[in-house]
Amino acid sequence: MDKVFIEGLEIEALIGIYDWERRIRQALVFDLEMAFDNRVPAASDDIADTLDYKAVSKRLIEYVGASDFGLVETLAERCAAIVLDEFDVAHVRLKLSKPGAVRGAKAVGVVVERSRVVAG
Ligand SMILES: Nc1nc2c(c(=O)[nH]1)N=C([C@H](O)[C@@H](O)CO)CN2
Repeated sequence: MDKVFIEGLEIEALIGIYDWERRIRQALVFDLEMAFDNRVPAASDDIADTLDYKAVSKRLIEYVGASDFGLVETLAERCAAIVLDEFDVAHVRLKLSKPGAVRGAKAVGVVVERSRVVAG
């Protein structure tokens, strides 16, 4: 299956389980791979036929910027659900990195892979 991807999308959010983390905003980095048949927009050359990575990015910027969770797991799950529920995406792989959260590590975080539940 083809993919549309977003790499290194940096968004500041209120996130973390420690007291000091409740008082600041921290930079998070999102990498997404979204299953999409790119043959259709390739044939039409029409943005309306694409999975518009700018539209997905804007939605995540809006959501994450206003979010307030303790765990990166919770935020990653909600973001994956937004992609599946609001865009024409059947499968998403989402990596959420929290740079600088652990001394000595470039980044820590989670990777989730979720598919849209098919009714019936
Ligand atoms: N699996 C997780 N481990 C940890 C998380 C998390 O969200 N998921 N969060 C923290 C703290 O908030 C940390 O980021 C502060 O440095 C610790 N472990």
